[in-house]
Amino acid sequence: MKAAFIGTGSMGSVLIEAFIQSGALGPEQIVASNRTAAKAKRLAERYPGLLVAAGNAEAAQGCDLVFLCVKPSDYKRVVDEIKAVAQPQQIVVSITSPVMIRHLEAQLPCKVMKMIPSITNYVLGGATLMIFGGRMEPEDKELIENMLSHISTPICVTEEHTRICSDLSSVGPAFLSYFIQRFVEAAVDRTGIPYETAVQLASEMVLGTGKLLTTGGFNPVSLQKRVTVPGGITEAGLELMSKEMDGMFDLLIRATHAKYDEDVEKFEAQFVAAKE
Ligand SMILES: NC(=O)C1=CN([C@@H]2O[C@H](COP(=O)(O)OP(=O)(O)OC[C@H]3O[C@@H](n4cnc5c(N)ncnc54)[C@H](OP(=O)(O)O)[C@@H]3O)[C@@H](O)[C@H]2O)C=CC1
Ligand SMILES: O=C(O)[C@@H]1CCC=N1
Repeated sequence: MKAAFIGTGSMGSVLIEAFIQSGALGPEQIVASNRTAAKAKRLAERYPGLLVAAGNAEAAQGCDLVFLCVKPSDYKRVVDEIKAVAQPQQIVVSITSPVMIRHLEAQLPCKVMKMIPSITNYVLGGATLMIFGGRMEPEDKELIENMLSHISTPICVTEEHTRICSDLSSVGPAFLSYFIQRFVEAAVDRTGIPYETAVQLASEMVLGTGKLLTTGGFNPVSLQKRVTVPGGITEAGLELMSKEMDGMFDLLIRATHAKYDEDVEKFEAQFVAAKE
């Protein structure tokens, strides 16, 4: 099997490295292309056998899987370039939420799906979202799920829920890191504890909490209950958070969805209106 990665920026390179590190793909199974070629060349230096193509069409040609790892605003150019070499048996995997499967299917003869990764895949953890298009056969879905299970827990979602699932899975690491940053800064400012100690404690806490919530038999509510001593310290903190953060997450989801709607509109104006 051969896989092309078009776009080797942040997520393209995370995926390539994770697939190689996990053994899902060998470097010799990968062809990469990137607008700034030096980025793809760095990967080839690090992973001998990985091929750098001169352009996107050269990368896609003859590959079983073609991962599109560019931003929505760059899709038009990439799709125009690979169209001439695209074949019905190829699986095109788009990693961005605002680009709809139906729009790619309208332009390419290939099987199409969306796969939304997460930075957590870099350490072979977290989830990947799978949204399959109508041309994907059961054996294609099995192949993808098997590949993704090397780097993550693959989870099937509907296209309608891609944004919210991506908020939780892919944007979540940034939100949670912001929470940790503010918690740590307050701890350092108020008590003088060394910054590094505070970060280490908070990070180990997140790792352990993740394990409790995934394999430890807890859910968010039961875990709070287990930690909270009635009338104790946790209860005092949770009461304050409940009051101060009331409505905050609803606003957060509204903000990410407003930006998403804007991106969908921009993409459709540029990509769809020009072609359909
Ligand atoms: N960052 C994350 O955690 C996640 C990101 N995503 C999605 O992934 C997509 C990419 O994000 P990210 O990797 O962070 O972005 P980056 O900007 O880091 O990477 C995009 C890459 O695409 C390359 N590129 C642009 N145009 C072309 C072209 N015509 N041909 C070849 N390569 C091209 C860029 O090249 P150049 O070097 O010239 O800039 C760049 O390396 C986004 O839509 C994002 O929403 C999804 C899940 C998680
Ligand atoms: O910030 C972004 O737009 C992307 C989407 C998922 C993670 N990062």
